[in-house]
Amino acid sequence: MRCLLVAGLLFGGTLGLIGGLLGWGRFGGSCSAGEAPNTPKPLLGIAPPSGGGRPLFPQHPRVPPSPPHRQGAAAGPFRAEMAAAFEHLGLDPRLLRAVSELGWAAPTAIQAEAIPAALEGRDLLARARTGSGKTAAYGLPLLHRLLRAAAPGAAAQAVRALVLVPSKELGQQVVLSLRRLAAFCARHVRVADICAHTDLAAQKPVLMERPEVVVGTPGRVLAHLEARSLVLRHSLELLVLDEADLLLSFGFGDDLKALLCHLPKIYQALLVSATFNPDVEALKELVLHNPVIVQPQEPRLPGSAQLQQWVVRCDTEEDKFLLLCALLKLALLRGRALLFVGALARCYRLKLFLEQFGIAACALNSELPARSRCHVITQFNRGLYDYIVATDEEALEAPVGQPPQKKRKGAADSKGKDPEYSVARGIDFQNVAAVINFDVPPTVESYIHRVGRTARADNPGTALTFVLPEERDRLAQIEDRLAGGQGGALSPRGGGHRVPRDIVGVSPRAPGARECPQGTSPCCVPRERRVHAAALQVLHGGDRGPAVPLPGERGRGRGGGRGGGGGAPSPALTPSPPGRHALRHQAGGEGGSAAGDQGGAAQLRETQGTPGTPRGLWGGRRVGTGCQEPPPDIPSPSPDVLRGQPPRPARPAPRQAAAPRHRQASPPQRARLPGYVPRPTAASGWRGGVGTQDPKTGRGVQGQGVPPESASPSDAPLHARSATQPPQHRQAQPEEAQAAAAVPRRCWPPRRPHGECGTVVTPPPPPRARGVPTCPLLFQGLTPLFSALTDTPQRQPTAELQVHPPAHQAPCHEVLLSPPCPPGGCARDHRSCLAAPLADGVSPCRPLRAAARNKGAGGLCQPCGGVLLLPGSAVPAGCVTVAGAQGW
Ligand SMILES: Nc1ncnc2c1ncn2[C@@H]1O[C@H](COP(=O)(O)OP(=O)(O)OP(=O)(O)O)[C@@H](O)[C@H]1O
Repeated sequence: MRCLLVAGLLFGGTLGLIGGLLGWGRFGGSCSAGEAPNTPKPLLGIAPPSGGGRPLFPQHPRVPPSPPHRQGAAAGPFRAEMAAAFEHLGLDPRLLRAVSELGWAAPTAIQAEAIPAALEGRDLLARARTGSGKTAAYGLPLLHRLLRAAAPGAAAQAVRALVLVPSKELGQQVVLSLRRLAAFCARHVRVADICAHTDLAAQKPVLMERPEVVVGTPGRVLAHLEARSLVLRHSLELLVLDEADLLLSFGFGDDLKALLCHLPKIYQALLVSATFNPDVEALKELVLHNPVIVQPQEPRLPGSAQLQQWVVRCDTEEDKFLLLCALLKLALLRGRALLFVGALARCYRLKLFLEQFGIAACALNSELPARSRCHVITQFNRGLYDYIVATDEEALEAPVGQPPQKKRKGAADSKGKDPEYSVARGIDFQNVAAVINFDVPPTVESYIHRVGRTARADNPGTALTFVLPEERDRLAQIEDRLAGGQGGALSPRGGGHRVPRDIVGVSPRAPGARECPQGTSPCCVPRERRVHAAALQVLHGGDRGPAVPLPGERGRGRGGGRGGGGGAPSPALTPSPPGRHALRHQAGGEGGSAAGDQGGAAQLRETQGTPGTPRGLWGGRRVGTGCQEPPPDIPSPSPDVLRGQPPRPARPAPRQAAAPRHRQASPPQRARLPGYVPRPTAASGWRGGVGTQDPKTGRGVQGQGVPPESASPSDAPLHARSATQPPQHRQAQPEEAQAAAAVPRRCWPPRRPHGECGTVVTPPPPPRARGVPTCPLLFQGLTPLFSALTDTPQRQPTAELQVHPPAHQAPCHEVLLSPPCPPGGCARDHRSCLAAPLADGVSPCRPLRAAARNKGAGGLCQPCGGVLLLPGSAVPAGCVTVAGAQGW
């Protein structure tokens, strides 16, 4: 027996020696320049099966040999049963403690299957849907392995695990995740991030400390290996390839090949991805040896209980913009959202559009420097922004049905784009309530990865896809592939996955759209044209000033006013100012502007009907009541209610025909007067920051940001002046007066008789502006969507939405209301804010204070963000009007 043992040892040793001399695979093959490592070579002279050509990616034979190939289907239920809790996975107690600190009750499906397999030391190919916890699926066994070996007597400090990621953002996130998991063993396992932006020399000290784990992109890791600031040949135990399919499509193939030359012969490799494609197959051949394939039987996207998917058909490009604006302004989409667009230019366009309506968003795209991108992600995750407008990474931009184009490293640099950019892939944006595909994604993978930014782990989420007629084919292909093109496991039947088929539309030809009888509905015409003009202003730019910030916002930026430049296009409206300009803009360089006033004047000019102005925006699409009178039971927050007092009997309203104190030129007329100096608007009084115009130089002066409480009477905005002065009537032009006499005006609150409704004469439209052929019902088809989003029972929305241009005066029948209350009530909703007592003067609700001071002119509700306007007060730019908002 002993002889046999000795003989065996001798034979093995000889084989090893021979293997070493001949350079056979695991027996000591070395990687000379130009030769790929670990080229599969025959043991004892057996010829390689191929025809002699080296594979593009050489295989990597390693020991110990893996047990039989195991598909998730077979292993899944067993594993899941065994690992009902993390405690059953056999992880280090320090890791379990970290997991429990993170609040993770149980492993996800991929974790339950992958962790035990990885702990056994096997190579692993893991695929699971987005947001399913893949980072911990490889991170926990990685840390466990390092901790086990870090016991007393273990090898000297060295880099023992390498995690390769395709992008810098993802690298930063992986480092963060690993550090969180290693929170209770940070002294034993240090994680270094070498993805980032600094030059090699700056990272050398980090690597000289020999952290146990290094996270980097293949290009950066290779650079360090070649510079000998990182040595892995003798110490590496574990190699992880995260978002594996992207590693090759990002052009890292050559880097990976070269990098493998610097690795030892034996190490464990884990390859992780949410989607599999030929690139993953190539990588599998390259780095995995007889791997266990873990692929939990679950749909590619969370089920409909967790993820609501909606497709909204839009007829025009403008519909997309305006629908989005309404969704966000009315908080129909609650929480934070990622907005994906198809092109870089659209990224800025949408961001600037939203800013015009007071919705702060930041842009994220491959043109931004890596540092800025990481910063944006960090800021978003800290809650500083609610909306990110992002583009896909380039590799995903190939149309459906065509293989994604590979990025060539360096090639994109010349265009200022970073080839290592990925937002839709792998980034764990925190608490994303919704993903909006503003443009239909190019591929099904892109759809999955975009939508995968929400409904992560066990959180709920919503995905909205806006689709134009010309995008429907592409969407249909995506739906087909989601529905089952990828095998039964992904089909709706297989995993309860519902493809996005809840299709609603904003089409004016939606069922229920009604003809607006010509000339019989004075309410429609001015409104439609106003909103139409507002949309045109923002979407197409032109003779307008930059955005006026919303109530509650301080003056944004240090840029000073841009007054006097009313005729110049605002940079904020420039359709596509990417790069540094946009960065500056994002950084807050907007000045207050007097031009906004002039923009408002121009606005009003346009609203009064420019012949030939194209129609087709959402103006005039009305909800519920269409062109009818508003319902009689609209709640009417009277000034008394605002003050928290019981309502008083209604006073007789000022008579229509009462002479105005001074004749006042209409805004368009004023704008044409020589030496006209626009006054700060009501909006400026509310939140400051709106510029005025220097009468001498004609140049803009930065807004002072005076809150309404502190504004002096002379500087008081329109709504404030109404507190101390009788209302100023704008004298109607002759033709307007004629039209006004002919048409009964509608009032708000509606219970008041017509013609007695407050202080502002709403000019009826000039005759030529009438005659809008159709008055479709806005959002008619969106009832189910709204109901689902607001978690209210389905009902016909009874609100009419408008997004207002700057410096627009509220007609008497309009009122701005707050966003809807979350389900189950909200302590800080607008209505309860209105009802809060004013006694101590510290009411959280500004409208109460403002209303009290201004005798009911209205104001902003700070806690809930709602805005209330009473008849005659000025509408801040970008506010959404909800007239007849029953129950909202
Ligand atoms: N067992 C768990 N229980 C609860 N939450 C978890 C669990 N594991 C991970 N998470 C959380 O789920 C989120 C998504 O995790 P992770 O980023 O690892 O997903 P992913 O599968 O890598 O997604 P992607 O494919 O987009 O990269 C993270 O916020 C993470 O904290």
